[in-house]
This record gives sequence, structure tokens and C-alpha cells, in this order.
Amino acid sequence: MSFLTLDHISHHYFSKKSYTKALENISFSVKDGEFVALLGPSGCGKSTLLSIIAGIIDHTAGNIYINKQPLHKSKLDIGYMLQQDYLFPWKNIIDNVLLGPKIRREDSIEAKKRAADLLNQVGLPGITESYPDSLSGGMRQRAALVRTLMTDPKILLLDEPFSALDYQTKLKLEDLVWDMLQKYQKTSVLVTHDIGEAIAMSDRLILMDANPGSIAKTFEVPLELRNEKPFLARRHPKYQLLFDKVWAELDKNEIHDLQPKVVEPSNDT
Ligand SMILES: Nc1ncnc2c1ncn2[C@@H]1O[C@H](COP(=O)(O)OP(=O)(O)OP(=O)(O)O)[C@@H](O)[C@H]1O
Repeated sequence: MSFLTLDHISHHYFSKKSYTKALENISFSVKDGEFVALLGPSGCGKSTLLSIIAGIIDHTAGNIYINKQPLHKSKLDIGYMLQQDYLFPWKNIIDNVLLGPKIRREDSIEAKKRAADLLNQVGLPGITESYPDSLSGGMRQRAALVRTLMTDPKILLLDEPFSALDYQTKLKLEDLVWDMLQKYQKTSVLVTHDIGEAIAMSDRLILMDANPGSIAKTFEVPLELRNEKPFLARRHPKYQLLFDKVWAELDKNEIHDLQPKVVEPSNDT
């Protein structure tokens, strides 16, 4: 059943002198518990789309539904994980991850127990009193994942969360995040430039084209890959087959002009 529905979403950025057609007519659905990856050239509107789903920016046209409710009426929490962890450097880890429950005035003893349990699950036991500056990039992203999960979001938006990490840490974190999202049955949308990451982590890939941002093609990930953790999925023969198909499609789309489509207003506007 569809949990998140985007129905003919368009978005234009306006300035005094021009406007940019960032997204045009984007429609797709994400099922409850499904993991979808958005892939496409720089500037095709992937981050804009995530910001629209998160309710951070208002789209110009179209409708978004979460669990059949219009986005602005939905009371469900949406979690956001970004390339940067945005942990507050002046707060220790436990205070950083307890920020969400504190704002929501949740029971602090219960929240602390949950935080300790989650920190344990992501391999960060005993760092509750540490400050972000004393942790590695991978550890900080693990803490950021716990902070995101603390509010028990029904939908998780992941905007290149591993792109600032070294390769080995990135592979480990892909497995960890995939595990946690499976365990807690989250509906997830991942934005990435990494074809391998998209195939290894998701159930379905949506390939976007630029100028204006639109959907070029959708690929279902074979069940054999979806049932494996990302690291093992990368070693499956069907992984390379799908990689080649996606690569060919992206390559084909490279003929498109990647400069943003800036439309100058005519004299009568
Ligand atoms: N605040 C803004 N004002 C005007 N134009 C914007 C703004 N933010 C993004 N754009 C333009 O909208 C288009 C889509 O940008 P967006 O950042 O969503 O793409 P993206 O696919 O996430 O890019 P990347 O992969 O490089 O992160 C681009 O042409 C960009 O220049």
C-alpha cells in the first residue's frame, strides 16, 4: 500500500530577475516500509524534492500525501539525515540525541533508556558523555542516526548521508543504517550519487533527469539483492547486471545540458 505519494510535483525557484525550473511533473509512490533511492546528475532537483517532502520548502504545483493525508495535515514525523551530522558541538552525545524527545516533552527517564539502547545497537556504548569533536566522522554519523530515530519517524529522508565518509566507514555505515531501517520498518528515501550504494541499499531506484528535474526511468532491485545486507548485495552477480543497466541509462542522459534552466522574464511580465 502506498504510504508516501507524490502527485505531479513541480517546483520553480523565483528571484527578482529569473526563475529556475527545478522540478517538473514528478509523480511516484513509496510503499509502507519500502526503501527508494533517487539518483541523477547534479542539479536535477534531488535535494529540492527531499526538502519538499520534509515540508521545508513549499512546492509550486502538485500534491503530496502521507498515509493518504495531505502533507500539511499529516501529523506523522519525518526524519532527516544529511551529509553533515549537525550535532551541536557544545552538547555531549546524550544531550544531542535527547534533543528531539526534550522538545516534545517526553518522559526523560524512558527517553534516556531508549537512547542508551539505540547507541548500543549502533556500536556506540559508553560515549554518552563525549563531545562530538572527540569522535570520528563515522561515529558522529552513527550518533546522528540515533538522534533521528529517537523521534520514531515513520519516514526517513537520507540526503547523501555517507558521502563525507571514507570508503570503508561508508560501507560499514550502509550496512548499519540498512539493518536499523529494516528492524524498525521505516519507509525511506535516499538521495545519492553512488549507483552502487543505491542498488545495494534500496528496493527501487528512481533515475532523475535534469533541466527540468524529472523522472527518467525506474528500476526494481531484484529480490535476491534486497534480501542481502548492502555489503553482500554488492557481491551478487545480479548487482553488476543492474549496475550496468543504470550506468547505461545515466550515460545516455549525459547528453543533456546540465546547466540550470534559468528563464528570463519577458518584458510583459
Ligand atoms: N535556493 C535556490 N534558489 C534558486 N535555485 C535553486 C535553489 N536551490 C536549488 N536551486 C536550483 O534548483 C536546481 C535543483 O537543485 P538541487 O540542489 O535540488 O539539485 P540536486 O540534484 O540535489 O543537486 P546535487 O546533486 O548537486 O546536490 C538546480 O538548478 C539548482 O541550481
